[in-house]
Amino acid sequence: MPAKYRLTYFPAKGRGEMTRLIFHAARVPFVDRRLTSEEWKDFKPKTPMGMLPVLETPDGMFCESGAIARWAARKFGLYGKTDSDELMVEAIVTQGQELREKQIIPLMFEKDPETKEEKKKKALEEVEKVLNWWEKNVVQTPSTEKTYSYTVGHQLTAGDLALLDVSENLQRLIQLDMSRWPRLMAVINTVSALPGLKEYLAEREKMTFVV
Ligand SMILES: N[C@@H](CCC(=O)N[C@@H](CS)C(=O)NCC(=O)O)C(=O)O
Repeated sequence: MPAKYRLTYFPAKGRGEMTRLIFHAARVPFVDRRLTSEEWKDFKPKTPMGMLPVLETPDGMFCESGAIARWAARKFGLYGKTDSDELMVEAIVTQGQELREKQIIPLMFEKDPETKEEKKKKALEEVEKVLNWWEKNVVQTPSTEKTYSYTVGHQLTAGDLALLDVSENLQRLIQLDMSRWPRLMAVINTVSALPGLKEYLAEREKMTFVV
């Protein structure tokens, strides 16, 4: 049966990876379409806002990376079990998106070495604030094995995937040493080994990627 969903983005993680991780973690089939700049020229006028990512569903084509990721996570049951789980997951997803928009993406595209260094410093301050909060206040639910498995509740949520996505970018971009946040590292390790994600992450190693 052909997949019901098609996600179109560039051969990059950027604003598309969170949704990719959600589909893989939920084990929902989708077409992961990655356009070259030539292909993008043709496709751009067909998109709602002339930007990627877009998600095509049986109901049409939809834009805005945050909306797409949140919709998919809710639809596939990755927002926890209770109201407080849902609010905590939403907080993590929002903070992850803000780090991406305000720190990671501007830093990625900064060409001037001096400005880049300044942006790195600022990014590090913002990142530390968020990761310290996640480490202390979000990850407080050791599983029965007494390891920190998930950020919220005792099951996989979009919060864990936001952590995985953002931490990978930060390690690459500002060489952030994630071992400073051992509980978050434990979550990353648990999540990276889950069926669906494990295979995707191994496959992704072979792909050419920008952050
Ligand atoms: N707010 C939008 C921003 C989308 C956006 O800026 N997309 C960039 C790639 S990350 C893009 O499509 N650039 C190509 C272009 O504008 O032609 C979202 O989060 O989806």
